[in-house]
Amino acid sequence: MPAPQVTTHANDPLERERTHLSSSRAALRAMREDVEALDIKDVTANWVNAAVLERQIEDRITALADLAHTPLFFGRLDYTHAPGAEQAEGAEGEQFYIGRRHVHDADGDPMVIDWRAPVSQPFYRASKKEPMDVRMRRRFGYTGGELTAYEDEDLTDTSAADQASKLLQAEIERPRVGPMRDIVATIQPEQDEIVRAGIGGTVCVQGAPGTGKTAVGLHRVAYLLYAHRERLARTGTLVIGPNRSFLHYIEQVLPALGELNVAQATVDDLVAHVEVRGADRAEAARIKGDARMAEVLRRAVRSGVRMPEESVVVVRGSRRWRVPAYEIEEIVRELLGRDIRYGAAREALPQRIAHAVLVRMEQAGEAPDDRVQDAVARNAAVKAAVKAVWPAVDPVKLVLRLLSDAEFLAEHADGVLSAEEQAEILWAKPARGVKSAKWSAADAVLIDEAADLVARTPSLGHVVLDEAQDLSPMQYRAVGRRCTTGSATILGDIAQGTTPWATASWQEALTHLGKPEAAVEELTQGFRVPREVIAYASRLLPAIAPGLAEATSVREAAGDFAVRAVPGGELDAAVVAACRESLEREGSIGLIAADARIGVLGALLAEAGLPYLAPGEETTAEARLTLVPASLAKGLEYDYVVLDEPAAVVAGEPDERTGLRRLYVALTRAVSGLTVLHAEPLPGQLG
Ligand SMILES: Nc1ncnc2c1ncn2[C@@H]1O[C@H](COP(=O)(O)OP(=O)(O)OP(=O)(O)O)[C@@H](O)[C@H]1O
Repeated sequence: MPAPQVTTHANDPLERERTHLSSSRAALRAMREDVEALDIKDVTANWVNAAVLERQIEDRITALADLAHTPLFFGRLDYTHAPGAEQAEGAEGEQFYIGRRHVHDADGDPMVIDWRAPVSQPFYRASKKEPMDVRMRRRFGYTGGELTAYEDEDLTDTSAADQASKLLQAEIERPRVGPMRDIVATIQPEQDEIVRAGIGGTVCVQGAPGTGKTAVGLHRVAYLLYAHRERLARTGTLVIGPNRSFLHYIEQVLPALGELNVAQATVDDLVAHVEVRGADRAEAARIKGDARMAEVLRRAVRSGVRMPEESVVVVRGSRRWRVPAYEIEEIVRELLGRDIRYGAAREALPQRIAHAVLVRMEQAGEAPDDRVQDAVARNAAVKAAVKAVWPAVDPVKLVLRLLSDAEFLAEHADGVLSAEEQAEILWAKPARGVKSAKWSAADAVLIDEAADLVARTPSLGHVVLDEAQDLSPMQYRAVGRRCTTGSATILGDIAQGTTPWATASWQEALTHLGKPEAAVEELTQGFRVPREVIAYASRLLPAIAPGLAEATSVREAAGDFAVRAVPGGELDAAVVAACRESLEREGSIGLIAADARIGVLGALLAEAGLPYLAPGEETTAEARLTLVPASLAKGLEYDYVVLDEPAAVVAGEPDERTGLRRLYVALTRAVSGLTVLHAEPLPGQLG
């Protein structure tokens, strides 16, 4: 007979769930110990294989770690019938615990199901209207790793409407500290549709600030890696973000979901053919980023091709074989007409000339084989002919010449760029060499395009592009050629476009990307910004993105919101005081200011004895204040934001629309509260 107390526990549902949690943890530990005990010495004698295997085992051990503060499961589904079973009478219902990873017991029976598995899907999608054969959905609440609460939804009870979940609400409203977290426990139905969209298609998501675009993109990668692990292990996945700070901010999410092998890069990283040390004027950068540059480059790359003037004479032993110029010309014209890379054609040319020689040998009664053809192709006379008619192209040198040599540029930009546009992109002082040239970020993209014209850029299996609205057409092309044979997830918000070349429509962007058929989805439910704050920021929408819908806010907490005018001489002191005030609250604080104000504000904070971080540096319980230049605020969020002088943020950009968009980004970073401080008048659109 069990002791009475134990009986009580066994009847207490919360206690039963806790028991399941501790046995799942024990099972996970056993799974990890099994992997740790693997001895690969007997499996493979080859050290390369051994190293690969060892790495896989290490990854697996890391993936099986039991993280104290991430609950092993966060939900439970009670099916009406066993999934897959005929929905016939008598088919028994089953219970599944939904968590971050799969955990099974010693017999191989599942204790926790991976959130990405098909059986888990109803956890995110089932509703009373469409229960997906689920009788009950249970959500679990945790406090510091302890299971402390649960909440049930009876999906069969159609008498009452779907109810908002308190645990879900609490999770959404939890204060933010440290880097971005995963949202597996609370993915919303419209987000889940994007997360689980098939790998074959490219998806583009337009979403107002805080609607979860970044979160959705990262969970989609995790989902795709689960559903197509082998394919993507072969072809690779890549997440592209706007800058380093942003990448630092998001870099923990995928490892927390057990995915360790996803590369992250900025667009600049992708095209790092040269060291970028220069900057373009806005207009020059806009022209260099224009898709017409692709045509200029295409012409320039092929411009060295010359029709042969002399025949090629190959001497083999006592015999001489002559291929006349007109025949080589035919080959060259045919290669020019074909849709192959410049470099591939250059490799094909000697073989084609050699083939012409072989035909003559055969006509003369010889019986040459493939080896003879290879030898002829490597013959000095053939090599010299190839060099003369189809010279090698170095993409870096080619772009250097285009930007330095007015005549060369004019020749290839004729009819494509106007004379003024050509003058705009030419370097005032021609560079002396590849090393000394002051390459700009846009130049590196041109080099990447040229490099791809010469040799095909390898394509990945899936690419996620975040803050996509800011890319130039040429940058879209650079990203697009990295997923020609794969698919992409494109995330962005037209209203947050802050480059002079920011895209005006997703259709246009997708065309440059090479995926014009992609579906465009819109997310409008905001998870970050409090209602009053998003309403205030949205006053800018008619000026910065007419036609875009204002985001709603799912946050119930009203949030703190204040706009304070202060006399000119008192702004600095007011900003420091507002930071101090915010630091009395829980969570992270961001002081956002025009880039030009950062130096002054940094000194002020130091003087006031307030330690602060740079964006992307991890906030901790001790260091919670980040000083954020407006240009780096995109994609980031803080519990409390103090926004310094909006007029200066607007004035920091080359034109008003870009300035207002930058301000819109700055105004939409707050999770719990925003204090706007200004000495100058606020932009009229906010009035
Ligand atoms: N379903 C969800 N449950 C809980 N939190 C969520 C959910 N979706 C998004 N969030 C949270 O809302 C915040 C904003 O999400 P995210 O940064 O992905 O938005 P975004 O659309 O990329 O914003 P921005 O346009 O500003 O870059 C994050 O803290 C994210 O974790």
